[in-house]
Amino acid sequence: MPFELLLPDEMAACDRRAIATGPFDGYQFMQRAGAAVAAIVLERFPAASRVDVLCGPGNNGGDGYVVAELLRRSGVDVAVYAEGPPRDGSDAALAAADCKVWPQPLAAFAPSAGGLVVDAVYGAGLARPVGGAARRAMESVRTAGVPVVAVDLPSGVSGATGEILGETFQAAVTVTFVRKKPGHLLQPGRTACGEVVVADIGIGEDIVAAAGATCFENGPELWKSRFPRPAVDSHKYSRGHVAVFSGAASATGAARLSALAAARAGAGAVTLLSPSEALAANAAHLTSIMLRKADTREEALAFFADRRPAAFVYGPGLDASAETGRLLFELIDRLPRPLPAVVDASALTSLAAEPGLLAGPFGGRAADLVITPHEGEFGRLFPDLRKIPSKLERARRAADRVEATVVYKGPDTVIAAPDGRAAINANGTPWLATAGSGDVLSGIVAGFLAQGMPGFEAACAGVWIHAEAARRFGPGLIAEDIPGELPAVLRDLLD
Ligand SMILES: NC(=O)C1=CN([C@@H]2O[C@H](COP(=O)(O)OP(=O)(O)OC[C@H]3O[C@@H](n4cnc5c(N)ncnc54)[C@H](OP(=O)(O)O)[C@@H]3O)[C@@H](O)[C@H]2O)[C@@H](O)CC1
Ligand SMILES: [K+]
Repeated sequence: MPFELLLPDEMAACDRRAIATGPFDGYQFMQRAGAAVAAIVLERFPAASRVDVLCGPGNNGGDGYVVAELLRRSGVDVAVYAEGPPRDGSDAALAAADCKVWPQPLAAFAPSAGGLVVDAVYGAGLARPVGGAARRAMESVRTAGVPVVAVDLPSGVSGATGEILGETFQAAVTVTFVRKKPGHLLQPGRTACGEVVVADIGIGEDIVAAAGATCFENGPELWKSRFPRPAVDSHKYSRGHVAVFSGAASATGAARLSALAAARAGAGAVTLLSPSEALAANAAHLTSIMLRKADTREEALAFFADRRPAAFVYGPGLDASAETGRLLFELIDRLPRPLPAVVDASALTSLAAEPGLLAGPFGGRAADLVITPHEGEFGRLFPDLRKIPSKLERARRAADRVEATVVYKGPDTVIAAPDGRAAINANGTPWLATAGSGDVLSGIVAGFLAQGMPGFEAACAGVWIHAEAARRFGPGLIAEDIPGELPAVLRDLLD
């Protein structure tokens, strides 16, 4: 599978399997890793007056000794500062023995203006918060503003969770090996990494596949094969009909944003179900979107029986009362057939008031349920999961609990499926932090669901495409702009 993100234990399993099957041994992989880092240093920082390589006691430090020796041979003015010697018999000890740059204690390190730091203190083996000389080195480098190239991960960043344990370096470039790790994409790790370069060190695709990774970087390769293309003989309803529930007269915009986005995402028809008091407001702003009065659960159910939409959106612009949650539950319970749905915004808060509604059976009754909480909504829905440090793990637990695809929004949106798959999104842009952009996302996902995409793929595609549209628009973006950017993004995907 493409775009796998390897957890540290999956990476270690790849490493062991690769060494066992040959032809390279552990020290040769280390030499290849160090060579990849040295090449980046020479390419990106040719004018650095000197390079200080900071080496920890494990194999991350081993990579550092390889880098130092290669830079020395290239004529670079290089120094090594070590936090203790490598363990006897380790690959790192071999690398230290082959390095002709005499190590000084890490405590003696001070950054030099015009220089570069190579951070090879801790990588995948980070085991506890960083302290002592390593922490002081991080603080002095930060203050001096000297650029840093990190080996595998900036020391202090957890590869599994993206958390910073104690302190870290702010890297300009992070060179990792074989595949990215979740910590390269989850915040705050992602920011600390700077640019991430993945180096091939000769661990084969078959070995990566055998690791059985279930977490991926979100991107078209993950869902393109399930992406809807209208058939030549499509008609508007066969392309998928989306229903969107509108809020009251004073809160109709959110549902209209969602409806327009569903249509732009390719749904053949979109109907707004509106309370009668909001019909005039909605009618004044709609052209291709259909409008239907639905004041009661019975009227909504009659619409579902009669017009048979393929998916619906429930949440944008609704109020957050417990009644909103109960209505959704009764609707899902009494639908003529299970339907894919996106539940968002206030509806999520309303469900938090009655957690029982969101327990397993709720998801089980929807064909493909996608919920899209941001941090605050997630915390209200799953208060007991808040203490889990990994956003990836929190999303996975939530998806398992509600038997739904969870889109856990933020600058590092995580999409988790109830079958254990997860994706981390990395093409977001700060311009997306604008009112109504979540309503647009719900509509896009529903548009894909209505065209037959499964929940996880529809959610991943929706998140990536939504961010891509916002990125292309750039400064000044408001939610209304996103649907209009979708055709260009879709055209590039379908070409
Ligand atoms: N996998 C691969 O394919 C390849 C991997 N390669 C490289 O190996 C790296 C992983 O090496 P690794 O397993 O030796 O772990 P590493 O990050 O050096 O740290 C372990 C040491 O640090 C110590 N320590 C930890 N935290 C600490 C703290 N806060 N404060 C103080 N000490 C702390 C810890 O001490 P201990 O917990 O044992 O007391 C132990 O001594 C990986 O990131 C990559 O760069 C490449 O060579 C190519 C192929
Ligand atoms: K490091």
